[in-house]
Amino acid sequence: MATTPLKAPADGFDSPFPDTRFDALLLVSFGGPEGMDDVIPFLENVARGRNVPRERLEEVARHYELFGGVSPINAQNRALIAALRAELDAHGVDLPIYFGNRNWHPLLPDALHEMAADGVERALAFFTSGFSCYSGCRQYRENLYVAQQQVGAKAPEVLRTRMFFNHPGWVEANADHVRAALDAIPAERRARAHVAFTAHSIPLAMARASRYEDQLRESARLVAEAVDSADAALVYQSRSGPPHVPWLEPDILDHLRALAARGVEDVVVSPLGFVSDHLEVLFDLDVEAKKLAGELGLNLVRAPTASTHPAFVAMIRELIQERLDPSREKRALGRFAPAHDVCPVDCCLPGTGRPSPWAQA
Ligand SMILES: CC1=C(CCC(=O)O)c2cc3nc(cc4[nH]c(cc5[nH]c(cc1n2)c(C)c5CCC(=O)O)c(CCC(=O)O)c4C)C(CCC(=O)O)=C3C
Ligand SMILES: [Fe+2]
Repeated sequence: MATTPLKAPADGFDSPFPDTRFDALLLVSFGGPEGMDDVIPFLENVARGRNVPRERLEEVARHYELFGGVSPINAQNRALIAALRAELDAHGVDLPIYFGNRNWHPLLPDALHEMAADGVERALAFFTSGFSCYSGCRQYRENLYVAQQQVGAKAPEVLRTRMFFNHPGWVEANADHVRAALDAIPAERRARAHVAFTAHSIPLAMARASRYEDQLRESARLVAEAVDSADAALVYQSRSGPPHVPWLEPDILDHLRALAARGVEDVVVSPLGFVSDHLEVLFDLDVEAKKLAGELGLNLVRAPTASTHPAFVAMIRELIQERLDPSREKRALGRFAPAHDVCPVDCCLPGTGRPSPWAQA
């Protein structure tokens, strides 16, 4: 039996509403545990239906346990929502903001229930992910669709804001943070410092089904240009999955070894593929990469993510305003146009041939 969408999924076809009608904003994120007891159930949610070996999950559980089982991601998203509330109020955008995650409370079905109870019929979603790939785009749209099905006929329709990798506000926020990190390097060595931008590695098959690498490279190029860096690279972190499956490379740790081998003394690491300094940033960069850098005699300065930088918060407000008023300019820097508002049907497929839950019989 084919399942019929109760409401248009996050690609907005067949909507009964005018394009510019939105009753609410929904911040959609990954979610993270908020105590020791949450860690394993959270990781089981992350790994459900995905190709993550049990040993990898147990290893990652230990990373969370190092931080008392608390990922900072939920608190960071709440801080972003507070900053965005003030930004929207200051610009007369009176949409209420809701919050829902893929993997941990508050979960998307609960957020959609609450929205339905409040009479929200159509919402605009901001994903805490600026780059297109299955994990950062389509999987969130699938999560929304499944949540809509759980809520039933009163579930709001949800559309999404565009990917923001080339938005000037994103570039400015990250460039500011990289510049401050460069300033922490002794002046006589600063011009020779290397800037390494990191993003979450994904399986090559997933990467090939999206613009992930193109967008990351362009974003990194724009930030490097903004800070006048003569020596920058895009590398990856947080690889998982079985060893025989190819993922995007090089890994940050191998990259640090190569930098040390060619005599680099100072490296700024900017986790450009992420929006906040969540646990994968804290563990993979501040614990693991810092430790290796120490062993290699490299001075590593980690730049913060965009987080609640005013230019980033203003960017989110602009992404909302451009949908409320299509006559507004859609700002974008560099060689790519602003990304699409409505994902094409084949956007960000998982790359595994695995059927989407939308298509399940
Ligand atoms: C592209 C991408 C982003 C950026 C875009 C976005 O934000 O969506 C991202 C973000 C995040 N990833 C996170 C955590 C984890 N990711 C995992 C696993 C995976 N991530 C993947 C990709 C991505 N992940 C992939 C292809 C896998 C393999 C399994 C699968 O195919 O799905 C696992 C399982 C264990 C492991 O394999 O490491 C964990 C625990 C956290 C939360 C951190 C916190 O708690 O503070 C965040 C923000
Ligand atoms: Fe997409």
